[in-house]
Amino acid sequence: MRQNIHAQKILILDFGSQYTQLIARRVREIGVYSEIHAFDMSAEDIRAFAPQGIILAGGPESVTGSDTPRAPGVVFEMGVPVLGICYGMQTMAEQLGGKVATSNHREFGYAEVQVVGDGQLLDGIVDRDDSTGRWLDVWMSHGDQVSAMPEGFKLMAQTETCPIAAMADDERQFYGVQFHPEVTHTLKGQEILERFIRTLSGCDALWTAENIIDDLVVRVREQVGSGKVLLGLSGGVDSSVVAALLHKAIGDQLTCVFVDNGLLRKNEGDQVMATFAQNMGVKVIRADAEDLFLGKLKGISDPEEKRKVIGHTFIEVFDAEATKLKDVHFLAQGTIYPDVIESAAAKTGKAHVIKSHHNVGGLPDDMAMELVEPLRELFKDEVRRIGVALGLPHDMVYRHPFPGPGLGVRILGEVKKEYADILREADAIFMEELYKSGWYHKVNQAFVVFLPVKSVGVVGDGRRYEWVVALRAVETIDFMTARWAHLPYELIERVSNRIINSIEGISRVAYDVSSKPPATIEWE
Ligand SMILES: Nc1ncnc2c1ncn2[C@@H]1O[C@H](COP(=O)(O)OP(=O)(O)OP(=O)(O)O)[C@@H](O)[C@H]1O
Ligand SMILES: O=c1[nH]c(=O)c2[nH+]cn([C@@H]3O[C@H](COP(=O)(O)O)[C@@H](O)[C@H]3O)c2[nH]1
Ligand SMILES: NC(=O)CC[C@H](N)C(=O)O
Ligand SMILES: [Mg+2]
Repeated sequence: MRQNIHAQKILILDFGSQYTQLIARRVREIGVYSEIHAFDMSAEDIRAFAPQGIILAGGPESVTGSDTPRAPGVVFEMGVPVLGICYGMQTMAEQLGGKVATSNHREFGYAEVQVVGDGQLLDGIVDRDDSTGRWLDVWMSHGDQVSAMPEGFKLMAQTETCPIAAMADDERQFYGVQFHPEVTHTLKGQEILERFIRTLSGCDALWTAENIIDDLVVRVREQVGSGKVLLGLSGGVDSSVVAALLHKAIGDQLTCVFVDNGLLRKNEGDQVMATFAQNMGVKVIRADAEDLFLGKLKGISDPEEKRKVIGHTFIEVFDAEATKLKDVHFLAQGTIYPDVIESAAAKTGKAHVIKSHHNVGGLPDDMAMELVEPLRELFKDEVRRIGVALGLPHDMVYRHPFPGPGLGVRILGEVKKEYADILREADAIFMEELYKSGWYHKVNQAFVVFLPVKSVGVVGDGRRYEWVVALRAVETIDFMTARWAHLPYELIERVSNRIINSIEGISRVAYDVSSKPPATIEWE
């Protein structure tokens, strides 16, 4: 029987903390569906969402200020358990009649809190239990703290500098922690969240890959009926998982278009066709558009200009393929939850445009297709798990991201076929050596960049005057910041030797040791 995996869910109210997404992921890891909403969500919407428990997250502001965010009153009137984390705890305290003060100890980082009493949230959860008491290793990040608890609350944990480090009203099931259970530095953090979600809020762990797939299949079928669906398939993680999912849900009502723009990695197109068309029986049209793309890119060397040209040409090719297929009413996309959250944040913020990311989202209105976005509620790790459960090859599901403009932004300046061909060979050698040495999965993204400058070398007894390439490998969690990967010298040496010895057009290999910021991951 199909489980209603959204029946039991946790609402997370966001006060602007950088950790709010992490809380949502932790809740999902525990097996329970959660959504993040802004702190000023209306009472009506909160009641309609019908959460089994509510988490008030952290935030950069101070509850002591008059014009700062508060939780909607309804949160404390619904009879469901509420957990306040940091700012969330502080606003809970203030709204229920307690006091918050700016302390002269700004605490940032590791702390040890002493657990006191027998509150439900922390009962039996402990890192160290000895003659000095029961202690938890936690991570703190705050300037304010609760100085007086509201009526009905009792103390759950304390430190020397933060006398009210956790508090609870077990009767009403209101809990507050000054530390951050969502970060891994809080060793028992996951256990504490699990206690809140599973035991205190009574949620079952229904959010599993198999249940998610069953649910998405039914929902896709409901949405599209007997209509035809078109999907842009890049071979990247998100669109591949959408392809596998839609194939399961609607079989040959799905047609995928794979655009070979001449800016792909070596054998990429053949791999996509082999995986999807041959092995999985998915209908995939391969649009050979190398000449078109390279033609349009001729003479253009400005990075932003190149991105725009590539984006527009994509739409052109895609549009042409869509028109050829008759009666397509739906366009599928691999939009995932962070995209949704980030674009909501982007609407309110004033972030600078550093690079305009390519997307098929800019398709012309007159295509009049309805969007199908089955992964909209999922984080990347969940997308990967359902990809594996759908039978996609592990290597495809766990591959590094590959940007839409592809090699177009990894060939600096003007893009030429000659350069792309050389780059593909060098990149293939780098990838092969990364896999062989076990480093592919230890870094989060790696590639080769083509530099259109010539350098002198000596190969055998001859002089070589050829191009330069740079190897790039980074470690990152969110791709917003990144550290250059400290690959072993022997590995870099092997890659460099193989590239220079086997590719005639390259005379020199460099290794990129720039972190982000101030550099970006891609070179353009
Ligand atoms: N070569 C291509 N052919 C067809 N569609 C493409 C191609 N490249 C990108 N797209 C479309 O653009 C969307 C956005 O690309 P993007 O690279 O962000 O995601 P992805 O390739 O699915 O996943 P990943 O983030 O792992 O690379 C893809 O989901 C896909 O629908
Ligand atoms: O789909 C994409 N279309 C793009 O236009 C694009 N530009 C950068 N990237 C990827 O985004 C991450 C961060 O890259 P940067 O540090 O270079 O901005 C890295 O993972 C980049 O590969 C893109 N992905
Ligand atoms: N991390 C937080 O939620 C911080 C809360 C509040 N801004 C403080 O400094 O105490
Ligand atoms: Mg991609």
